[in-house]
Amino acid sequence: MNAPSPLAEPDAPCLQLQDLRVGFDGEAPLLGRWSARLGPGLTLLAGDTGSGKSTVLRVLAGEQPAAGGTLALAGAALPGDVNAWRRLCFWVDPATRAFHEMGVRDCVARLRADDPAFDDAHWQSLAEAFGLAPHLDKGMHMLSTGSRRKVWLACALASGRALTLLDEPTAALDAASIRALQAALAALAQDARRIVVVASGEPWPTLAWRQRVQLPMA
Ligand SMILES: Nc1ncnc2c1ncn2[C@@H]1O[C@H](COP(=O)(O)OP(=O)(O)OP(=O)(O)O)[C@@H](O)[C@H]1O
Repeated sequence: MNAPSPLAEPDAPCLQLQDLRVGFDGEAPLLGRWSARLGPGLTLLAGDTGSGKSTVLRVLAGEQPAAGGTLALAGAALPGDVNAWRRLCFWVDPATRAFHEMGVRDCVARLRADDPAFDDAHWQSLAEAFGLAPHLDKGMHMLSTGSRRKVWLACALASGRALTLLDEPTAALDAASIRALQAALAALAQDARRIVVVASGEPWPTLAWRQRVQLPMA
């Protein structure tokens, strides 16, 4: 299924990748010389386990330097001011323990800080759909892995940042939450203000992907 191009909007963001290379020293490249313009809507980063999806997301998030090439988005660039770049991105490493010592509400406040277009009402409805209501006054360390992931997933979906990066978003989610996630992603596919890159080993056949990128891409 193909969505109409939200790139036609005058202020639509565009992530420009020029000869992007991703990999680790002494190992075969995971991504060799990728040049692309990613516009608003959904991009699927597909590939088997170990193909490099998480590593590419970390590079797009400005959390890991590329092995070569450049990235540009909304006046920011990499290599360049990495803090300016990160302000444009919503990214949470699924393996992070950074929020364990916080309460759920403090975690949400942290994730939505410096995000003026964050949609509070959307976050509330996602938190409801994800079954988070009974957990909002708990500490993050008290939540199951799936519930912890739902907290930042709801923040990611409600974010107003130009670039949202989701790593295996269905991992550890129950069936009802996966349905809510799919509905939220279907809405984002039509959002002209946001570029959403999803790394996943699943095909997601019902969503309107604007672009599918298969890894490894040498
Ligand atoms: N710090 C590192 N140093 C060297 N190699 C690494 C490092 N981190 C990851 N790798 C290797 O890079 C490759 C890609 O890993 P990555 O986690 O990006 O894959 P993935 O597609 O996200 O896998 P999965 O679907 O299992 O999460 C793997 O072979 C992994 O062992």
